[in-house]
Amino acid sequence: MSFVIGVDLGTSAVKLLLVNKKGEVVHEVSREYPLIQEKTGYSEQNPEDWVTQTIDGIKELTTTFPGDTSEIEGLSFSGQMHGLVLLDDQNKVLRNAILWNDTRTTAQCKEIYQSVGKERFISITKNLALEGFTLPKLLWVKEHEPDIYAKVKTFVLPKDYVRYRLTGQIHMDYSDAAGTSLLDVAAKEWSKEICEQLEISISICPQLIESHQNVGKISLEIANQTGLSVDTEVFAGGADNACGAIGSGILSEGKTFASIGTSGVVLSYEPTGTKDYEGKVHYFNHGEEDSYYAMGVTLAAGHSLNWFKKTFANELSFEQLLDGVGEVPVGSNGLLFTPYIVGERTPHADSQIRGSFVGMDSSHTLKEFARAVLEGITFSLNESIAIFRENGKQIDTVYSIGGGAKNHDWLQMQADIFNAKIVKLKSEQGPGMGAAMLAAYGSGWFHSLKECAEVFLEDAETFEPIEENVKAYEQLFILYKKVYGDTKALNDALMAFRK
Ligand SMILES: Nc1ncnc2c1ncn2[C@@H]1O[C@H](COP(=O)(O)OP(=O)(O)O)[C@@H](O)[C@H]1O
Ligand SMILES: O=C(CO)[C@@H](O)[C@H](O)COP(=O)(O)O
Repeated sequence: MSFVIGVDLGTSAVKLLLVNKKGEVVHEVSREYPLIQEKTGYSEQNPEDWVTQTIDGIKELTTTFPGDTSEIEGLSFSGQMHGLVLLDDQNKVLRNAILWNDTRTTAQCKEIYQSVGKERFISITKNLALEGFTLPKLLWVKEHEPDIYAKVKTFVLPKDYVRYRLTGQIHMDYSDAAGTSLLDVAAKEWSKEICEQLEISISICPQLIESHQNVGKISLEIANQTGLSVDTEVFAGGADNACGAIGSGILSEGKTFASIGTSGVVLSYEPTGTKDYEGKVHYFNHGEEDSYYAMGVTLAAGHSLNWFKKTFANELSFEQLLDGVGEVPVGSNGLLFTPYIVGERTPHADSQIRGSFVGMDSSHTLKEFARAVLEGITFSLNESIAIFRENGKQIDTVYSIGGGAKNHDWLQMQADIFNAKIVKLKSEQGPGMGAAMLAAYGSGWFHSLKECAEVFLEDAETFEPIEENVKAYEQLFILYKKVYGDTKALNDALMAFRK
């Protein structure tokens, strides 16, 4: 039997899936690493932690593997997007990586619009200049840490760095490059114009490749450390959302997923790079060659639920906390939550807005609050679905992935709020499965990713919208959307009191 490994380099942990030729996950391991948050709005990680934990995870996979490890033919990656990793001329890391959820770069986003022009910038990158993206982080280092910036030879993204350490080769795939704000997304090349306007040397941008492309074999040193065969082939991999799309079969027009991980994403396939959403949603290169996807992002989806649990019910498991939320009526007995606890992206690109509970009543218990949190996160995702529908997309089925897909009441809520059929796949590990599929396709097991999806992916359960709930949620969604505007000025004034 042949196997591949999908490495999903997430924000809180690296998850590794060992997958056989039938698409069955035969072993799964996870290794955590910390976030470094020195100030409000800062979010960094030490790239060495990613490498150590990935190697350790692979070691566990090979140690428990019953066959000959030469049967593990290849591996590929899914990576948290946008994180800036700076390398010197010896390919040594120059500082901690600045992550996607770091929001220190509001001034740099303004500088980008001033230098390039907002419309021109959107027409090249197909996206807004957002604090989370890579280019503003690069400009921040240039301005605040000029000594470090002077030593930069190359910049890469998180999974590119781990791939480099496994193979000695430096590359970046199009799907992840799209999230840097330096790629001409439709032309699939680094933008000379943006580099010139912002005085960034284009030479620091790495060589671009396709996600399924073979970059070579693992090094002898890594083979010795991990127990993998020296013949293990490595394939480039993609951005976590592109891999999530592959791993949930979003490979043709009309297919859409909703992912509830730390962040929340609604993503829909785009066959071309030419549709114009005017920057209202992100528009990136897919991990499938020459295709694209559009997506809206809720910055704190699972993160809101984590925060709520940790702060108010730390002793409970997720299952205990959510047990019984299905019995609380739609609308949580008049309690509304907005999940803006670290700012928001879609539809409000606003790093300063913060969350609210509206309508708190002395009768409300932990269950009403828990349901309100789930509903608020889902309303936020529904704002992205509404943008897609306004732009002519037909969304009647949504594939639900990520940790949030573990809870049945939440899946029913998604069906009722999105007014669409929700499909839960057998594996909710979308990005890790997508990475494994890139390795399987790259290894020549299939003629296309679509063919691979037909073999690897299987629907497990479906949830149909309940008409009565759909109607109630339509009313509640109108109220939810008002909260942003009604609390914006209050939140701006409260900024002065944040540490
Ligand atoms: N049993 C559960 N029911 C509902 N949500 C859950 C459950 N377990 C975890 N979650 C949510 O899923 C999120 C983790 O999802 P995951 O896809 O693993 O995220 P990431 O890849 O960003 O770490 C957590 O933030 C948590 O809020
Ligand atoms: O910033 C984005 C997408 O633009 C995030 O999706 C990150 O790529 C990581 O998210 P998690 O998978 O850790 O939630």
